Amino acid sequence: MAVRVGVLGATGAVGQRLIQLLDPHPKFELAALTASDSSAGKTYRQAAKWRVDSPIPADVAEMTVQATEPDAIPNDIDLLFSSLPSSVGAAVEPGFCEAGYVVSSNSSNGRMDDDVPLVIPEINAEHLDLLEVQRDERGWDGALIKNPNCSTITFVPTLAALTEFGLEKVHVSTLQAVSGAGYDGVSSMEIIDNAIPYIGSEEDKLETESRKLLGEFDGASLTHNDVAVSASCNRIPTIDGHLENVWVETEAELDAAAAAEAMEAFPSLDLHSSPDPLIHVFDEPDRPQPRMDRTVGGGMAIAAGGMQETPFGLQYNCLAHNTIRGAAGASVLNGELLAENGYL
Ligand SMILES: NC(=O)C1=CN([C@@H]2O[C@H](COP(=O)(O)OP(=O)(O)OC[C@H]3O[C@@H](n4cnc5c(N)ncnc54)[C@H](OP(=O)(O)O)[C@@H]3O)[C@@H](O)[C@H]2O)C=CC1
Ligand SMILES: N[C@@H](CC(=O)OP(=O)(O)O)C(=O)O
Repeated sequence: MAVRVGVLGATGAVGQRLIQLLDPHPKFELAALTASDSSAGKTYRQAAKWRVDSPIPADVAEMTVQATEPDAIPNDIDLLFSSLPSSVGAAVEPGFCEAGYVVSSNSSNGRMDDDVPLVIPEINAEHLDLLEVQRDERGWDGALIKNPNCSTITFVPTLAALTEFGLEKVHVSTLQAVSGAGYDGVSSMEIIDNAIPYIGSEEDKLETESRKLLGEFDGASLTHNDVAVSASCNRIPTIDGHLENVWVETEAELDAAAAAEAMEAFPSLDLHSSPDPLIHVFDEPDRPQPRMDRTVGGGMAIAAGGMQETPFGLQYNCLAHNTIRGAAGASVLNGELLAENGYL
């Protein structure tokens, strides 16, 4: 039987990507869309300025957008995806969970809370059981799970593949696409012929979320990984696809061939949105590149390449599609994990 799903913040950039992924999904049936009060009551076609690179699905276009309140949506919804601004997510997501809804959220609020699982299913699916702790502590019938920031999602799978060598220090420098800031986030006059070496709060997210994702859950609490992570974040004039340069220092000796082999061999999962391979390793030294490689694995794979030994450890480059693997696709994959593990 299909899982009935809804999208909170359905008219936004990530909301539109969610609809693009959910409409053809074999297990999820789209049954509710919400947005701000100014969109509520309109058809989705009227409310959303559709900007995704495929036509607006005809059945979705005629759905009525609801207010983002638990009472406004049908109570037989099994799973909600949230792509609200983080301040709005912080205000409304707990109310949905209290009302019994399971929420797979892409918004940054609450990601670092001790009882909120922050999950990339191929990396730390076992953290999902933090939901038992969350339900005990918060008394919710529903549940809240988060996916990480788009730049965190890009490099953490490559680190996970290298943990067997003993991670000690990681330096990551990002080249982030403008879509990460939202459609109106960076003006053309700011970004054309330019690069901006600052993205508010982003460096802290990469440094803290990565350590939570690579942490150990013992059934009661989560210990964050003690690897030292230092990030430097930059906005560049690409549309989609975050490219990152990573330096990793390890306890055990790590050469370029061993790193490439470990990444290529890192397993994916038997879930609809998990690509096989999870990490696509390029031999060509000038890959991955955003325009050419952001759609590997349907936008859900991580592309990596350029491994080389340096005085600062092993260096490589990695890339992911920031609004698919980095946002909407990440939430959908977490929804598939919740369904697989009996949380719906
Ligand atoms: N853009 C990206 O690539 C990425 C974004 N994110 C995160 O995902 C979230 C969504 O981002 P994005 O899609 O770009 O944002 P947008 O601004 O494009 O969309 C925001 C959505 O939230 C709705 N909304 C805004 N205010 C309210 C409110 N007060 N009550 C209810 N609904 C409201 C909007 O509805 P309406 O149309 O009616 O205003 C819209 O549907 C953010 O937390 C962002 O940080 C994360 C990773 C990548
Ligand atoms: N800050 C990211 C996108 C984003 O919204 O991240 P978060 O999900 O952590 O709010 C970028 O600019 O590319």
